[in-house]
Amino acid sequence: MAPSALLPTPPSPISVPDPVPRILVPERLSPEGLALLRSSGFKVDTPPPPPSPEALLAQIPAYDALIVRSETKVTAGVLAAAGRRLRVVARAGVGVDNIDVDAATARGVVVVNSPSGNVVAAAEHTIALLLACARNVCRADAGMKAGRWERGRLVGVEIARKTLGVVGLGKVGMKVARMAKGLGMRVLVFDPYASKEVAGQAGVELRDELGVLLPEVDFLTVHTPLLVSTANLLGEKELRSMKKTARVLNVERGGVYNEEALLRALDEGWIAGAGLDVFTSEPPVEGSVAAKLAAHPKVVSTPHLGASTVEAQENVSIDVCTQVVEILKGGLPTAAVNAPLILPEEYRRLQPFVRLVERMGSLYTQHFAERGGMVGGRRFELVYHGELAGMNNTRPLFAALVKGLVSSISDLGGRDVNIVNATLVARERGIAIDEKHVRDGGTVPPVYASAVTLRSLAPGQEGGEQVIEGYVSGNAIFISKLDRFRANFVPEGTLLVLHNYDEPGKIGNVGMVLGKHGVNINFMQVAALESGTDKAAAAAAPPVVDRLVDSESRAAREALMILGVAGDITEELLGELGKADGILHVSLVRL
Ligand SMILES: NC(=O)C1=CN([C@@H]2O[C@H](COP(=O)(O)OP(=O)(O)OC[C@H]3O[C@@H](n4cnc5c(N)ncnc54)[C@H](O)[C@@H]3O)[C@@H](O)[C@H]2O)C=CC1
Ligand SMILES: O=C(O)C(=O)COP(=O)(O)O
Repeated sequence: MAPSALLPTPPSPISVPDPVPRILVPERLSPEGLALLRSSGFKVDTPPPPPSPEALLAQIPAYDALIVRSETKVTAGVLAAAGRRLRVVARAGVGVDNIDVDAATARGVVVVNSPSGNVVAAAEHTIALLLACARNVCRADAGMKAGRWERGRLVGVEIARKTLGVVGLGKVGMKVARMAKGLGMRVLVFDPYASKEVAGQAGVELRDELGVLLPEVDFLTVHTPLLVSTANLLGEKELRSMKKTARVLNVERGGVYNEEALLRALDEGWIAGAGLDVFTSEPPVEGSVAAKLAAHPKVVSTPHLGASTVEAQENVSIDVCTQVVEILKGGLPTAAVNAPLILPEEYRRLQPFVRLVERMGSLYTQHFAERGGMVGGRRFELVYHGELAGMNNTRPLFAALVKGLVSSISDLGGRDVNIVNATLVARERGIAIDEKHVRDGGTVPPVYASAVTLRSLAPGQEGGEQVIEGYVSGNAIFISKLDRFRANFVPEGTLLVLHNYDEPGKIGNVGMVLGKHGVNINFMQVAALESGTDKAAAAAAPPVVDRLVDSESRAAREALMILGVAGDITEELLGELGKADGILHVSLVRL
């Protein structure tokens, strides 16, 4: 099993993996990023834009990474067609509304973007449209080119001392607000999530309701993401409430202004003009409302140029390509849209524990599952002891446990489990995991600097607690307790775990059966009942045995025999071992 549960992992061994990761870039991307990808040894394919949905569906299974801008629609269908190979979808820009992020999350595909690479470009373009609208720049230019000198018809308005309404005081909205202040405008803001302090420092006035802001403004600009909650944010009612002299701007996404309402607002004079960079269909479909808006005499329109500057394209290209390289090499993204942020230092420190916890989960499923410990619908406690307890971001360990618990038994529909989809996978299977941080070492012997306990509390099962403990020493991982038995073995390879009475002759018998079946023993360990586990506790232990405990004295001398084996472990062999005298249970564990 692949050790890393932290990030999307390479394809399963059943597919024949291409040794060199391949990256598909179906849109124009600045060469700086492409050079970075190639110099890292990756194959990069750049089919000529515009991207075609059919071609994308056909091509995507052959790629480890997909880098897009706003023209490629990364739908659930594309992600399903990708199969297990695709590990990252990168958006060379901010808005991820063209990517089905939920579908990517369910498949464990990490989505990254460039949150600030084009902020200046988008803000400057907004100001460009603001001034172009105010001073009829585009109509004047078109007139000049047609040989007309139309000074009288093209008298504009000033923006200084006018009021600008900003909807969405995020990165772009804030930049626009500051630029507008610099141009002498008063700025009113509507953003239910904005902080009053930040707004105050920027010298802008927050309004609690959009409806209160709209009648006050001479210009309006929107800078929210396109979400279900922001689609059609400005419809007929809102546009009618504005001044007839007001002009509206959209360098965000088509659909935030209801396009039908906006067209009527311009045709019927509810407002004076618009500057539009984005449309619900791009390029606008012939005859559509979007096309009518783009061609409208009161509209200054541009073909989604907000991020199209040399500088912004260089920024976003380097930003996302750096992350793609990092992810394909097993590192961390700096701007994942659908995965928790983990600092490289935390990531490095957690690595051995990720391996340990994944193996503990897998050991749990294979050792306990057939003994009434079905994984689905179970509640687990993952307890971190010692130094590990001090780490705040244990998300990778949670993901590692989910992966370990389900990977050996579940059909994950061609998905892998990683930090992107672990919560979802756990929820789908009814697995509940409580993470606990015990700084004083708790019940684990304090000889380990850091240790982990996995405990399962079977619902409604008296004394039905199943326990695995493990620790890390250097970079090596060990299991220190399995069930009620103290152990010390490396959870690796093929293991036979035999629950038996600790009596003379057991080892010899087991050795003989294995020898008869041509199975080699790589290592062997006898794990005794943990000291303090008395007869009463042994008797109260879960009904794990498949035959009756024949005497109290025998019960007090139970042990686990853990064998690392090599060879073909057949059902026949397991059956023979199970029938051997004094053997209570046998489990086969492949880690
Ligand atoms: N035309 C272009 O080429 C470009 C367009 N964009 C668009 O601009 C959008 C914003 O980008 P950033 O400022 O970087 O995002 P951001 O995430 O920094 O800011 C978004 C802001 O919107 C606010 N918000 C969310 N829902 C709201 C609501 N219902 N009403 C009012 N405010 C709300 C949030 O609180 C946040 O402050 C992107 O999502 C993208 O669609 C960005 C760059 C270039
Ligand atoms: O970054 C964004 O959200 C943008 O809208 C930029 O789009 P683009 O990369 O120029 O197609």
